[in-house]
Amino acid sequence: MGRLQKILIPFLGLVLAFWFYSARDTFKPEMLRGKRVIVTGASTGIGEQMAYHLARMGAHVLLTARTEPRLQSVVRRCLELGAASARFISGSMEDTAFAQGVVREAQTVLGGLDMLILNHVGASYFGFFDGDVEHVRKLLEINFLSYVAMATSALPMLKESEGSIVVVSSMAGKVGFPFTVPYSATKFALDGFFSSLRQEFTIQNINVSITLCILGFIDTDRAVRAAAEVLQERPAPRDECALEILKGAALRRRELYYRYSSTRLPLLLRDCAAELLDYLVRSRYRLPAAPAAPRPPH
Ligand SMILES: NC(=O)C1=CN([C@@H]2O[C@H](COP(=O)(O)OP(=O)(O)OC[C@H]3O[C@@H](n4cnc5c(N)ncnc54)[C@H](OP(=O)(O)O)[C@@H]3O)[C@@H](O)[C@H]2O)C=CC1
Ligand SMILES: CC(C)CCC[C@@H](C)[C@H]1CC[C@H]2[C@@H]3C(=O)C=C4C[C@@H](O)CC[C@]4(C)[C@H]3CC[C@]12C
Repeated sequence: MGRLQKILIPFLGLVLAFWFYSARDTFKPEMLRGKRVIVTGASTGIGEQMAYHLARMGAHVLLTARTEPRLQSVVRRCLELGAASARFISGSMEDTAFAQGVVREAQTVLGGLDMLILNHVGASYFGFFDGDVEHVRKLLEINFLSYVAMATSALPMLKESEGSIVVVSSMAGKVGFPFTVPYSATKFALDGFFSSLRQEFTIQNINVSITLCILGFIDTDRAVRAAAEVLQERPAPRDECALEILKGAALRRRELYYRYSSTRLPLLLRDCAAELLDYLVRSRYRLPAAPAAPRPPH
């Protein structure tokens, strides 16, 4: 019996490992050919790179952000790269009516929607929490409520196409990081909303996938300008990051981690050694020496 167990258990382990890895399908760029995709925050950074990858794969892209001249040049480049079609609408995600209007535009000009990529973020500061509650409220509107509004308006079209919602989040939406208090709150909120919604979709047999993307430090202009001096962490390339998001979305993954070594691996500590993880996070920061405590009088 003992010997049988010694052979049987590793054998079962191998069978399970083989099944797990072989069952994971592989990405092919054709999966996104002809798909109708909205990308928010597409004027710069990761959103811009996702637009270019989608264009190369032959998708129809509808791009949005506030800065019209930037969007015009991204659309032009998408058409050069082979997009089936490329358009933009400019406006601010502070305005829920605008967010819903972007989704309506997909219905009008594309006749439906296969993928909604929610990626934009409002500007915030990288520093100690400054006590500005209005800023937290505004950031929740831009980074969270507009995501909720867009996903809700897009749901009828996505149900029809059995499409996908992609939510771009961050390590700062899974663990507490210093210097990102308001931002982090908005990213944790996204996890709560979309992970609960995914559960309900499963119960109701709604075949719309939700992919939550957990990103580490990425080399976009704004992030590097804000944080490169303080962080002892090399930022990962935005174009590779954008492609990994699209692969995860096309494969209908529930969560996606980029890069693995600075996201998935540290997160393994979260439930069993939270204080150690907090310490490791703090150790990635070059912090100014804390001001010396006043000396007690002799
Ligand atoms: N870079 C990083 O290190 C990390 C990034 N992420 C996530 O990746 C995503 C993309 O980030 P990244 O590419 O670095 O960001 P960028 O700052 O480069 O891009 C942000 C985009 O959002 C748009 N935007 C900003 N404010 C508004 C607004 N009020 N209404 C509508 N659009 C707005 C910007 O365009 P415009 O100003 O023209 O409106 C821009 O297109 C975000 O969700 C971010 O949280 C996650 C982890 C790390
Ligand atoms: C456990 C560690 C090894 C992982 C370290 C990863 C750290 C360095 C990563 C994880 C999340 C990242 C922040 C983020 O999500 C988005 C932004 C917004 C941008 O405008 C300014 C930069 C900022 C604050 C990123 C800074 C770098 C962070 C803290």
